[in-house]
Amino acid sequence: MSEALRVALAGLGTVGAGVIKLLDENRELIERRAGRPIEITAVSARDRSRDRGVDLSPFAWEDDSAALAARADVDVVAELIGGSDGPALNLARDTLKAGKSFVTANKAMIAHHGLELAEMAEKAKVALKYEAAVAGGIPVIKGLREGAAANAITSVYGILNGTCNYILTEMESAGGDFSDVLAEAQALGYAEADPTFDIDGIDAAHKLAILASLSFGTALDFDSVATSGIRQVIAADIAEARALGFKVRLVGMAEANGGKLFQRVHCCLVPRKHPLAHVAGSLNAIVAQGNFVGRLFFEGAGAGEGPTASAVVADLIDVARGEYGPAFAMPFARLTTSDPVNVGERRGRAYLRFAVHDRPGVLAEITAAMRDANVSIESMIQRGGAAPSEGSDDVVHLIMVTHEGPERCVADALERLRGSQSLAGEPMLMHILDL
Ligand SMILES: NC(=O)C1=CN([C@@H]2O[C@H](COP(=O)(O)OP(=O)(O)OC[C@H]3O[C@@H](n4cnc5c(N)ncnc54)[C@H](O)[C@@H]3O)[C@@H](O)[C@H]2O)C=CC1
Ligand SMILES: N[C@@H](CC=O)C(=O)O
Ligand code: NA
Repeated sequence: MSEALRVALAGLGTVGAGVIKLLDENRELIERRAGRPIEITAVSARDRSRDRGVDLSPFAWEDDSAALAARADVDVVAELIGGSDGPALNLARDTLKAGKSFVTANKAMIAHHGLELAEMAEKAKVALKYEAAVAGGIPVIKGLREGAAANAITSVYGILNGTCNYILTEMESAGGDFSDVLAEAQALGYAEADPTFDIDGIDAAHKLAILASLSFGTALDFDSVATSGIRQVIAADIAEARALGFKVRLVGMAEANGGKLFQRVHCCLVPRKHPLAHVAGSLNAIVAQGNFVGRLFFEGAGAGEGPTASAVVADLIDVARGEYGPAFAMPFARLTTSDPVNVGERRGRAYLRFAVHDRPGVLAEITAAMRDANVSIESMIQRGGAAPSEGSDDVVHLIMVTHEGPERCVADALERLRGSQSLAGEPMLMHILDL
């Protein structure tokens, strides 16, 4: 029998415990597929005594995860701690410096430090793998880096955060309260240690920056992702979207055009017939447009113990087979840089919700701002009885859908209304997905 691939696991939470269970349950199958056994030899986590539903007794224990990289009985480290810096990053650097392969589920770290780590891995001729970091169990990293490698990819977009999608679809179907549904997503193991990363769109932005780099062969550029989340979505938006023939989804979208890069994570209205509208619960889905293959659609579980462990172990199987290709779309030195696109010139339709005081002249003021900013309104509805949180009981909602036009015009209209006494709250803007 060939020698086993000896794995150290750093982090034994949702994902780490899942990896132990999967390697145990599918042991024989994995050995046949990898061509040799994959064995965990050492583990590290914050609390040794916690019951995780797995037996840790066969493994050496390290209180300090930093010790894993140097162990003689470790060939590859799987980092399942999380956090863009700190112990996870130190462990990545130490592992690659030690000439060992590194597998991670950590999108925050890859989005911020992926290039440095990819260069280190290339120099050391070892693997840097992160399939679990984007869209959990969906093999989208492999799909884009390998399966679609022959194509020029012009756009990549999708639902990249399971927690947000779970919250939005629960609000849609059961009408649950935001914080209760978030607590459910946390209990199911979907949310990040700090769930603001999920609900403010940052986690999706980490994943989008990685997908954009892989798709376009550009250097990672997390800082230029325009990011917002789902905090401002209220039940009324979901109901209005439904009435208009849409679903509300948090969509990450990247496009490359003429050396310019567009990256945005934003709540969108997705037409009911679009495949993304049917992606429910913690599922994720990614659409990529290639110049020869056409439209690719990847869908599956984006979060949770089993699906994420599936992706981590797939990476370990690759390492066991000696598949050490470049971490991104191409060797590190070949990645290009590109400037962010001028978003204002993008064209599209928008959904706007204004909470306004139901008084004479209010409608005129809002439509005048639209006119002055050159925004053409396709449809408009006034609904009484806005949420009590929006102030006095004279507050109503004005819902508008604009005709297609440059995004800068809608931004200009909202700027003109900033501070208006007619408004009872911040306006809500969602772009309408037209891809
Ligand atoms: N939960 C999910 O559905 C998914 C998680 N991920 C990523 O996987 C990683 C792990 O996520 P979860 O398992 O959900 O987190 P978790 O919070 O359940 O587990 C984190 C583990 O790391 C350990 N840890 C913390 N600091 C440590 C240190 N200094 N040294 C050693 N261990 C330490 C904790 O004790 C815990 O066992 C994160 O990067 C996350 O973004 C990726 C895809 C899906
Ligand atoms: N918190 C993330 C976990 C997977 O990446 C999510 O909700 O998608
Ligand atoms: Na994945």
